[in-house]
Amino acid sequence: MSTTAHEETLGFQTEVKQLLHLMIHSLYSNREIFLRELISNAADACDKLRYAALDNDALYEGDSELRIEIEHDEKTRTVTVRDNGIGMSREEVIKNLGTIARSGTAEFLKQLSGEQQKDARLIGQFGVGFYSSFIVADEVTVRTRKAGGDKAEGVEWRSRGEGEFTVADLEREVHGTEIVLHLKKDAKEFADDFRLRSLVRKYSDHIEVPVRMPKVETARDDEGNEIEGSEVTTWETVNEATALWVRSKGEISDDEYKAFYKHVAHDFSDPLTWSHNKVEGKLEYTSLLYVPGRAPFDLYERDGSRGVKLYVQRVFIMDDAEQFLPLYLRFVKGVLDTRELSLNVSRELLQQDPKVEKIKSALTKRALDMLKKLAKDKEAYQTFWNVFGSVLKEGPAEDFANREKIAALLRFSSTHTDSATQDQSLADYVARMQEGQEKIYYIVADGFNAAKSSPHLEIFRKKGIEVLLLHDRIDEWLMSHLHEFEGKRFVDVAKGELDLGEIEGEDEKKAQEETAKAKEALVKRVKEALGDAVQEVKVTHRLTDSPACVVLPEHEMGFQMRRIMEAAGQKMPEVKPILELNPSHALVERLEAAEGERFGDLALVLLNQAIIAEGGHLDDPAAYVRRLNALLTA
Ligand SMILES: Nc1ncnc2c1ncn2[C@@H]1O[C@H](COP(=O)(O)OP(=O)(O)OP(=O)(O)O)[C@@H](O)[C@H]1O
Repeated sequence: MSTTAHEETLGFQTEVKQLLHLMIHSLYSNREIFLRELISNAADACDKLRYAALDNDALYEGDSELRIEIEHDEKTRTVTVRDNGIGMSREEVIKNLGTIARSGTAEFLKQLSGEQQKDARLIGQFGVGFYSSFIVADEVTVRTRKAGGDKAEGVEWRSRGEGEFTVADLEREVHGTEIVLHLKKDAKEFADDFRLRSLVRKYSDHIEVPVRMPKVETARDDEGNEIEGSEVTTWETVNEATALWVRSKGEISDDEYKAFYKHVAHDFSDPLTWSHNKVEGKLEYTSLLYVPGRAPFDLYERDGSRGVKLYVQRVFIMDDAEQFLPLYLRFVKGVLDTRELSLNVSRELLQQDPKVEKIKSALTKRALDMLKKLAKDKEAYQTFWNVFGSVLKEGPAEDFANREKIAALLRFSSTHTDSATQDQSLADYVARMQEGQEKIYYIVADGFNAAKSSPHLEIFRKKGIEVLLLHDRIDEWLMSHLHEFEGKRFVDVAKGELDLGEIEGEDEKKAQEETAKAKEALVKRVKEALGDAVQEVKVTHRLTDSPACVVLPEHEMGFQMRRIMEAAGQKMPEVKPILELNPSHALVERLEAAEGERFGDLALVLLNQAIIAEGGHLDDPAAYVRRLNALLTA
């Protein structure tokens, strides 16, 4: 008999209310996942008890056979999921089943629109967990008691999922958690033995904890003959109940790998690829790493969850062990099981253990190899790149040792396709390099169009030399850590002297020198007219269609990075551009012919235009407009 007391009714946190509302609508066509979520939680609770009991086996309270039980009753339309795992205290129940503790939740929920399909996708990214019970149930009762506690410390939680829940004290003999779902009328299909069994197999074959369901049979006498009209109930294990990563690769099907991914990653959709490795010898570990097909909602959150599920000799130790993968691979999900660490390892101890560093570099290599393999499938890799490319771009700065490997995995937009899709590899670029071309050229701009139409590209287009068009916020940062690829140096076409090396013939170079000489007087006049606004004025052969462009010295921080730093509140030392003039442009010829104030205005207009074309902001835009209008109406 159980008695309840100390009953209180509390409101769900606003975010939970929003989630419940949206989830019930958007996941209607995917209702069966509630069972996966509940089994997943129950298995985690068993894992946690096994871990806690390593130090104190009294926590088992004499029942160390961890298990999950699922029962149903068609008449009362209920499904019960029960575990003898760690259980929860009253405070834990209120926190875990009344709030969402993950940071970024409020912002995430704002993105939901009420549009069923879109929301279903987004919610899948978020992971709905326990709350998914309300997709199929109109009332949920949770009875739980923390392992090792007193039987008087049990708790009963009840809710109809409509904004509030009730918690009460409960006398509970056994530890662990029991969740009773009172199914909605239209979800009665889930109170069916056959349906439940097939769902259990689908979702939990790979979970090590046995999932049992009652089997009712006619009783037999001592000789094995059926006794008519009598029934016995036995518990039958329905899932395979072996940890997936322990099994050998050859006997695991793709579907099993995919199902396991959904359990570890709390994701609804299939992974793009995975890599399962058992390593013996000096460093012993088994790893099963996955690349998700879409980004989790907290990919860019500082404290977003990342890392692998850590097991030591099959005993679960912790979720999100982030010490085993670098930050730029934070999208990789999976499991690491190793004998190299002790069972009582903690997050703090992990930071000091030199073996952790070794495993981290081995897993990093595995993850990069997995991506290299994935890259063979262009379409799948593009999906990966579109979602995680900008995270991988953090790699060269973070992981010096693997720079070349990461560089080979990068994809860019380029003048070869002139499309914003980043789908060109550096190897592709190198293969297309012209005879005599020694460098890999790129341009960085705030957006794809600004990069594509930059005046700096004119000479490259004319000569048919490919230029990478970089337009992600992180790109200049990336390029400041990438110096060469396959021995070819990277060159920013908007910085320093333009040197096309062997691509330019001797005649061309000679002609350029002659022009420069012929325009010396013009250059001097322009520099005098512009004064401190520029550090230098030159004639250029970069341009074919534009009259002028601005360039920075080779080792100066680029304009894009400066703007990002300034936007982040960093004060940047002022840098004056170099103005380069196209000697064969009509406007420059007109400039040459101008005198006095008109000359000064025209020179300033050319400088201002060059700054605008490069994506920069003018100090005094109104003055520019006035000056331009005066020239247009003169
Ligand atoms: N059967 C259970 N036994 C013990 N604790 C549980 C159980 N089910 C849920 N919990 C607790 O409630 C918390 C919230 O569960 P919920 O399923 O909502 O989220 P989650 O499992 O943390 O993450 P996700 O939403 O990604 O599944 C869990 O982290 C766990 O602490």
